[in-house]
Parts: sequence; C-alpha cells; structure tokens
Amino acid sequence: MLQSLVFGGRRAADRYKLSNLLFHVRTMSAVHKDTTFFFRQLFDTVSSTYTYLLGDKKTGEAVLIDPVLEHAERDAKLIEELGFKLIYAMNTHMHADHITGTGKLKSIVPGTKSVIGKDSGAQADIHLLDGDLVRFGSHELLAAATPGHTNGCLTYICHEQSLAFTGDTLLIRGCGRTDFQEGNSETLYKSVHNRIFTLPDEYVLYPAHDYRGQTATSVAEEKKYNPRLTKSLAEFVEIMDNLNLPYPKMINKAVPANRVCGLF
Ligand SMILES: N[C@@H](CCC(=O)N[C@@H](CSS)C(=O)NCC(=O)O)C(=O)O
Ligand SMILES: [Fe+2]
Repeated sequence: MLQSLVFGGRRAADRYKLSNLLFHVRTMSAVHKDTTFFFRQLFDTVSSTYTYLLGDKKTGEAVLIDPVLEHAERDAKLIEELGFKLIYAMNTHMHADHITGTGKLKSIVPGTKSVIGKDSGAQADIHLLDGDLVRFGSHELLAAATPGHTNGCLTYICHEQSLAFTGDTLLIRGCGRTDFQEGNSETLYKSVHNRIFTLPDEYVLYPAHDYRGQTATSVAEEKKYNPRLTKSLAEFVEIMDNLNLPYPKMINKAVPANRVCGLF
C-alpha cells in the first residue's frame, strides 16, 4: 500500500489516503508547534501600550517585547509564576510616550539582557541589525528594519507561528506618526509596503499600541482596510502631514530616559 502511495499509485482511493496522510502530518506538526510556543499579550492603560511575553514551554526561556517601566514588577511576577526564565527584554524602538521597563527588568530579573535596534541610538546589552535572529528555546524572532516612525524601528517576525510584532510602524488601521524623533512618512510607507505587506496574508500582526480597544490584526486586513497605507505614497504623505496630533504627554521625559534603557 505504502509503495503504491509513494511510487505514484493513481487510483482515487490511494490519492485520498495520501492526502489524508499529509493532512495528519501537517496537523501533528502544528500541534507540536503549539505545545511549546507560549504567547501572552499584556496592556498598560496609561499609555495604551501592549507588552508581549513569548516563551518556550519546554526550555523555559522567555522574552518580553516592549515592557513598560511601571509594570516591570507585574511582568517579572507573571514570568516567575509561569515558570519561565526571562532572557531578553526587548524594545521595538525608542518609545516617546512611556518609559521602557527593560532597565528595571534587568535589575529585578538577574541574567536578563536588554535588546533594541542599533539605529535607535539607545543603550542596551544587544543591538540588533536588520536580519538578526533572537532565539528563545526552539523559537526565533527575525528583526526586520522598518524605519519611518523612528530610525531604529524594528518589526519582530516569528515565521514559524505566522505572526509579527510591528511596534509603532503599523498600528491597527493606522500607523506610527512621523512628526518627531526621526520621523519620515515616505520611509515609513516603504517599510510597511516592503517588509510587512509582503508577509503572507494570514500573518497576525501585533502592534505596540491601540487606542480603540483592538488587540491584533492581520496582513490581509491591513492591506485592505488600513485608511492610510492603502493610499498612494503621495496621498499618504499628505495624510501624515496633516494629522495634527498633540505630542505625547511624556515625550520630554520618556525619550531621554529610553536612551539609557529607562534608567535615569
Ligand atoms: N496621546 C498619547 C500619544 C499618542 C501618540 O502619539 N501615539 C503614537 C505612538 S506612541 S510614540 C502614534 O504614533 N500615534 C499615531 C496615531 O495615529 O495615533 C500620549 O499622550 O501618550
Ligand atoms: Fe513610538
């Protein structure tokens, strides 16, 4: 029987069995993936920032993306309760609206290393470049340079789980503003179109903020419904030039603090 499947038995019944077999192989590998990958979305109501805890349930290694200073104790407690060991406290970029928790986490969870993009100009133990991989247990995040909101903005892509953490580059039905730090709307547009909209449609996207109670989106949704990034480059630049948003309340405190890992 196996021989007829492998060597091209052409009967319909055999083809049915072959597709069933392949289905089971795929299902088994998906289940296997899900059993070791841990994911938790956390929230700061003051700055509307999402922090993401990712872990490998087998090895216990975990990473935090975009932790907020005021929640460092909360995050460290959760990590301990879940039996994880925090190895990296990472930022998607040098934030302007809140102080990062990476410095404090380093002091309360010994062994943790801080991570940020090299082009951010911020201090950290590890500076990432485009294409670098961040490994925790058997899982990995690919750092993709997506400048435009700031120079050092990175999107962390987890291909094996079909998801990505977009920081402020791409927000749900929106995007990061480009009117301070090293903001450049043309650069942001190209980052999104070249590095995020080129991912498979089904990839789930997790932003650094949401101001309307939404938690996640997908490549397909944003390609279809993003009111800014579905426009032409010229229209996008026009939209971004006319956002007229007030500066973040914390900007004068947050940016200098985040240059030194939130320790000031
Ligand atoms: N009101 C908030 C700041 C809101 C804000 O400016 N958000 C940033 C991301 S944090 S740098 C942004 O890019 N927003 C884009 C948008 O369209 O809302 C505060 O005072 O902290
Ligand atoms: Fe930001």
